[in-house]
Amino acid sequence: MKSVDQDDHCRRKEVIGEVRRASGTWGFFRLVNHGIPLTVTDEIIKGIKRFHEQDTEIKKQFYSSDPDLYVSKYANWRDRLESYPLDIIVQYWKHITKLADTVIGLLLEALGLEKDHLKRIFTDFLVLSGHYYPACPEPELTLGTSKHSDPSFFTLLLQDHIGGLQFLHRNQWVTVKPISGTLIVNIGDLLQLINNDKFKSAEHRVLANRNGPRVSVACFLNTKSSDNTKIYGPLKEILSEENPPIYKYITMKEYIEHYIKKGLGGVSALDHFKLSSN
Ligand SMILES: O=C(O)CCC(=O)C(=O)O
Ligand SMILES: [Fe+2]
Repeated sequence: MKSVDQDDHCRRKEVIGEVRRASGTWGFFRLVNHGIPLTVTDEIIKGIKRFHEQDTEIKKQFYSSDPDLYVSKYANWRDRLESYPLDIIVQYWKHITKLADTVIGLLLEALGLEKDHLKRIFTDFLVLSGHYYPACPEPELTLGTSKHSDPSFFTLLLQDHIGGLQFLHRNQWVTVKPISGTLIVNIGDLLQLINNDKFKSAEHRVLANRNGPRVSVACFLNTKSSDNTKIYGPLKEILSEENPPIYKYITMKEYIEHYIKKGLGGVSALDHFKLSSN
């Protein structure tokens, strides 16, 4: 994707076309001219790397248990943290909240929905998660991150130069080449649910790697946790006789509980909420 913030109407149409095609076919697209300076993307990656390479004694105060660890069959070869005590996070955050807003607009336009929908659907709540994948001596025996789709509306993902991120496309794993400073936007389950499968969430995974460490930063656009009782389902305005609802209307609480119980790997958590599954 090229510049998305130009005022040029024709160019915007072109960009929306690209977003629509990529979101409907691949479930993800790359953002090139997103406005976040290279110094900021480089510094956040370096900052997260430094944080994880500190002494265990210092890191201990940030330990908590990962809900997936006791559910999934395999433990992921990575560490993750959601709140880093780093100044660079504050800077990155300012850029990413602005960018998330731009991406919401693009995705809604690509879906043919009015921008007014924005406030109603996206009670936006961004969560930043930083990942550190240590070099793995036997990468063929495990994964950095098991196959999954994100439970978010969408995710803004920044990765360093090591690589290993793969998306499932027509039953084949496709590697996303790391390109410095670019961001990947991947469609999450919640967006798939509300647009009734027009854009599908992207199944992805991260390979474990002998060359490491690898660092990535994911910003998930979720619903507000206080919105746990709000009902989400296929939007009425996109449904028709030819496009009947595929999913039940559910709360995020129900969805997240099922997502965690199911664990990473295996089938999509959304399948459980298909109307035909009953
Ligand atoms: O590390 C990555 O590149 C991807 C991580 C990821 O998919 C996730 O945390 O949901
Ligand atoms: Fe993910």
